Amino acid sequence: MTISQAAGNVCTVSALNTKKHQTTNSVESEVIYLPSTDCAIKSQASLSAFTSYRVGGAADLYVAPRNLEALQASLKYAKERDLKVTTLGAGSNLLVSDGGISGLVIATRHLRFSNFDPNTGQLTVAAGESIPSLAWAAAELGWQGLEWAVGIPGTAGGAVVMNAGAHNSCIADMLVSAQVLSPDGTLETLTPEQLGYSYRTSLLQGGDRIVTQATLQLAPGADPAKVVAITKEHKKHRLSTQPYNFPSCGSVFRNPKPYSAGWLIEQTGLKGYQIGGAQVALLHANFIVNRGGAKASDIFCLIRHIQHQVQERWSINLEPEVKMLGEFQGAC
Ligand SMILES: Cc1cc2nc3c(=O)[nH]c(=O)nc-3n(C[C@H](O)[C@H](O)[C@H](O)COP(=O)(O)OP(=O)(O)OC[C@H]3O[C@@H](n4cnc5c(N)ncnc54)[C@H](O)[C@@H]3O)c2cc1C
Ligand SMILES: NC(=O)C1=CN([C@@H]2O[C@H](COP(=O)(O)OP(=O)(O)OC[C@H]3O[C@@H](n4cnc5c(N)ncnc54)[C@H](OP(=O)(O)O)[C@@H]3O)[C@@H](O)[C@H]2O)C=CC1
Ligand SMILES: C=C(O[C@H]1[C@H](O)[C@@H](CO)O[C@H](OP(=O)(O)OP(=O)(O)OC[C@H]2O[C@@H](n3ccc(=O)[nH]c3=O)[C@H](O)[C@@H]2O)[C@@H]1NC(C)=O)C(=O)O
Repeated sequence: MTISQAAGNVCTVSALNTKKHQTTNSVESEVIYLPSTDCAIKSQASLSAFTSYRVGGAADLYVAPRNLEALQASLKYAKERDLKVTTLGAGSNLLVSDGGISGLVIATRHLRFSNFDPNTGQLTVAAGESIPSLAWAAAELGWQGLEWAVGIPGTAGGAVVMNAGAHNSCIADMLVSAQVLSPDGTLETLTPEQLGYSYRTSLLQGGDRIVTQATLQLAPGADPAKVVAITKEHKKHRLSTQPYNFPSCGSVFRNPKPYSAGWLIEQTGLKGYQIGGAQVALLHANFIVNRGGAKASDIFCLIRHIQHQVQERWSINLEPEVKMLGEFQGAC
């Protein structure tokens, strides 16, 4: 079964359709439907609710397709209107500017489907499935391999693009293949070699292909209690070393090996340093947390301040892991 066959909400509306919606401030906004589907294209859709930082402006246009056909229709809609497309997973590694994003934002989190195949030990998932939920589900089945992924609040698609990892494991280690959709509507199945993986990097980053599905090789047959216990240990370790009590994007910078960014930032004396509502976390200096009311520009300026200070002190350039979307020029 594929995501197309698995989608419960099959899009059925056959013609371009518009409806008037009353918004809370009594301004009428128009909802357009993606042609041949029942997927609403929202205009000026606030993205702060869709990013873990809880900051950022609106998408000019936003759509969240529930199946492959609707995703393909979204791309076609953008192509016909020459709109820039931005793909959004769970938004857990994103900093969206206060001015928002132009063009069409396509959210993949409603692409849902998962299949644990006991014959092969392979887990095939649609791009929108939650990585931590899969980690817990695999553990409860006694399937080893995803214990490390607990606590990473992203989607499968985002994990494939970012090469998400922790505890010396990462997606690239277990990826069998990823299905990707190109702007012209072509679907391809790619191997990890074709995706050019390295630490927190893949060839999909910064590109225009959308991950629709991934297959991971896991190892079934272990004692579920043991796999759950290891998964719980990883979660416990995270909660004691990383700040989960405030919105963040996880690690802001890649580790400039052999150093760790957190150590460098702490040694530069920046723990607790704050710009507006954005603060270098007290528990882990490679996390910037939104202490409440932060603007995207606060976070952006804090990122630039950290880079500048670490460069001055250590002559090391910290590369952001977080993806910045929208316009930040003149923010600081
Ligand atoms: C508390 C916390 C802890 C974290 N811990 C870790 C950790 O231990 N290890 C780790 O690696 N990361 C960690 N992260 C970062 C983040 O969760 C991962 O990078 C995650 O893989 C991002 O997935 P996402 O679905 O949220 O992607 P998003 O943040 O939505 O997007 C990330 C990038 O991928 C692109 N993208 C997303 N989905 C698709 C798709 N289907 N097709 C094409 N492009 C797509 C986006 O355009 C963007 O460029 C943490 C984040 C938080 C908030
Ligand atoms: N700081 C930030 O910016 C952000 C932090 N987060 C945090 O990230 C964390 C991710 O945690 P994580 O545990 O990986 O995933 P979640 O807590 O998100 O849980 C994911 C799924 O796994 C299930 N689950 C959770 N714990 C267990 C368990 N002990 N046994 C079996 N199933 C379980 C949940 O079931 P059920 O629903 O039944 O509990 C849920 O379906 C959460 O604490 C979340 O609050 C998330 C986004 C942003
Ligand atoms: C959270 C992320 O991934 C995390 C992942 O969860 C953890 C666990 O495996 O390992 C990496 O963190 P990390 O390298 O900071 O791991 P930690 O073990 O917390 O710290 C490394 C070293 O830095 C030191 N450290 C860390 C934070 C700090 O404020 N001060 C400090 O001195 C620690 O004492 C340790 O000696 C990933 N980060 C990167 C950039 O690779 C993410 O990518 O978003």
